[in-house]
Amino acid sequence: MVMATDPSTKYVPYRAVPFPAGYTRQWPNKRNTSAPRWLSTDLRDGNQALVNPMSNTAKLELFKVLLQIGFKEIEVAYPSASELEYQFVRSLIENNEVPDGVALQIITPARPDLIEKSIASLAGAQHAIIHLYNAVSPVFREVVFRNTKEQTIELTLNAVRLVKELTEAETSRSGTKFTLNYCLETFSQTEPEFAVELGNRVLEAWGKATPDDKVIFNLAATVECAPSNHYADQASSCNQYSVEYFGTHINQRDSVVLSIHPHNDRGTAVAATELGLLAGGDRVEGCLLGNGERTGNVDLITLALNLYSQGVSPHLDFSNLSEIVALVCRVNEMAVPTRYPYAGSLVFSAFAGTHQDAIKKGLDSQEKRWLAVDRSGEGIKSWSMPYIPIDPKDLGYSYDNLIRVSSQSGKAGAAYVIKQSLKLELPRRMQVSFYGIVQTMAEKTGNEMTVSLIVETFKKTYIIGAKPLGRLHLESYRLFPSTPDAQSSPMSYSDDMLTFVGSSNDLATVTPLRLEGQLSVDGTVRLIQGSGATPVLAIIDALQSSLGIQLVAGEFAAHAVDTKTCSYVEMHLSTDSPSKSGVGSVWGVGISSDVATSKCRAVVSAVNTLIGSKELPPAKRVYQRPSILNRIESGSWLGIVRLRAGHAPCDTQRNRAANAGGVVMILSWFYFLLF
Ligand SMILES: CC(=O)SCCNC(=O)CCNC(=O)[C@H](O)C(C)(C)COP(=O)(O)OP(=O)(O)OC[C@H]1O[C@@H](n2cnc3c(N)ncnc32)[C@H](O)[C@@H]1OP(=O)(O)O
Ligand SMILES: CC(C)C(=O)C(=O)O
Repeated sequence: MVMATDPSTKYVPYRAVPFPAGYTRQWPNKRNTSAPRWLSTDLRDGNQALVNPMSNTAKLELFKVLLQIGFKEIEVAYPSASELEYQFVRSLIENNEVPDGVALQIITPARPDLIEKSIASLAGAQHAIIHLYNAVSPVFREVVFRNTKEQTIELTLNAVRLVKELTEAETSRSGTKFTLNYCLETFSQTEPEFAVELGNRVLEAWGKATPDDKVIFNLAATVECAPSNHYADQASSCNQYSVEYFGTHINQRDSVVLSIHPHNDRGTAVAATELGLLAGGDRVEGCLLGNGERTGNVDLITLALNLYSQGVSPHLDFSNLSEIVALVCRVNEMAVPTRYPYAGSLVFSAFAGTHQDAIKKGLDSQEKRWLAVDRSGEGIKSWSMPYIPIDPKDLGYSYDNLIRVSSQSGKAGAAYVIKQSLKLELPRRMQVSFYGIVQTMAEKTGNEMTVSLIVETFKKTYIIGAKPLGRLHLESYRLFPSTPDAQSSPMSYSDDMLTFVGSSNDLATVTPLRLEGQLSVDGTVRLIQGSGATPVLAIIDALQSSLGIQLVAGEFAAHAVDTKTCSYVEMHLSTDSPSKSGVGSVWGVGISSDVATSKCRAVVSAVNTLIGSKELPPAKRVYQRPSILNRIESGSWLGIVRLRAGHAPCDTQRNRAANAGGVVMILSWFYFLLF
């Protein structure tokens, strides 16, 4: 047994903040309604924790990105740590890398030799923040420094006095403005009264804090060792033991900035910071993606975007989050977990069926809502999306990854992918049918069904594409009115009329139609013929008699796709009676710029699936591809002859092209004979 059976024999729990009797906590009723002051310590706390600390070139690259994001306070180095660190600060100043309004922060321990070197590094800076630190909790006082409380105060004040002296000298030399940031390292484990006493003595020693030139007190949760509600209690407005105790007891509160520096040992740094801010924190120190010692500093991206998702501007710009993430990962030689808030590659992806269904519905309804706002000019385009707390587009992501399909997915997932990729809005029952196909594949492979795999499966299943994939292919067809008196007048269909013909279940009756066509069956082209009240019924009739099967049409739907129409038809063999949910029926899809053709193609697409590998009766009439002379005689190339004969049919595009070709050819011959 390695873990203790009774860990209480080894670990001492945190001590609750002893609120006075009858005290009501203030922080639970507060909200964060504005952004705090941010300090990025990526180049210091982040850097000191790396396996391979950044080169100065990498640090400069990251520094520039921090500026782009909008940080106004950046801790750039621990100048006394090495010549490299020192030189980094110098190069920023000497190469004018620091824009106006941006303060450089450097850190120094409370050791005179190191303070001197640190302040020297800042000569000539416009505005510098000296981050002076020493650990003040009992265990550090006793074990690390072997100091009493008084000695700890003395060590601190000596350091503050030295910082004051050296910075004042530098200000008179170069005009640099200095701010003191005194960090009570291990504050969260320190007796609150002692922390306040120390803070007040620092203020006294500094002696010049004003509301316009405040002293920062950095209250570090150097090690996170209690839950975030405890941190909030520490930070609450209790008059006894708290950060705000610090805030309410420290002298000159209006001349003090309370800064929070939480680490993430318990994985709750973000929560602790948010509660710490509720409880009076003004400023936050942290790193991008939570880099930093051990489990890291608090993640500034998560904090900022949490605020953003509440409608509060963080004043930090993460519009190109994936680029920022890539850069941080590169310079820090680290990876971001796929589930990491906002930045992980899967955080805006839903694999689970019910999530996908909700997101798809959410997107559809939001599109309509936003369109209404655009049209009326009233209301706001508010984000209200199941499962997705903020608009991925705000962070520079597309919606492509929103829905990812696996065996855990439902019908909406595959339907969403088809809509995004092919602009096809599958009818609900067809979604169920296609989902079954996709799920079987996903289960078989055990892998994700990628967008390209789903699209390929869709095209294969419904025989869509330039190259005929199935056993059946409708080469061409013509429709004629089949009533005796309408015989001589050509039946030409406008889209409107065909929409009427094909409406709902496509069974509305108009003038009966006769269909003649050429159907390729397993590579042999046969002539087909059928009649019916609508193009769909006519082609069904033709297929039935040619293929020797009895077909029943079910649901039908169609919609426009750019300049084309996409038709969907559900069919089954009369011998199979499908269940209510559609099991037993198949769907077909047809796309064409001609509405009737899209319907006929949809029927052929469905029948392709229905026949499977079934043996088919031989062709009654095989189509003989005519020789050139036959073609001339039959008028196939002389489409003009057919036109004159009054047989102008509703034809496939290919036949129209042949007719046009015929006309051009005849005109060419005339030209050739005359000249
Ligand atoms: C919580 C934080 O993240 S604070 C930042 C920590 N970051 C770093 O330490 C990175 C850079 N550090 C360094 O390069 C080195 O530690 C240096 C240059 C600062 C000092 O190096 P060294 O002189 O070799 O000392 P070392 O690293 O062993 O530090 C320990 C000594 O400093 C003292 N010390 C540690 N922190 C402080 C402090 N904040 N103020 C005053 N003294 C301190 C210790 O008591 C110890 O003193 P002792 O040797 O008399 O017992
Ligand atoms: C020195 C302080 C700010 C620190 O890094 C910490 O306590 O974690």
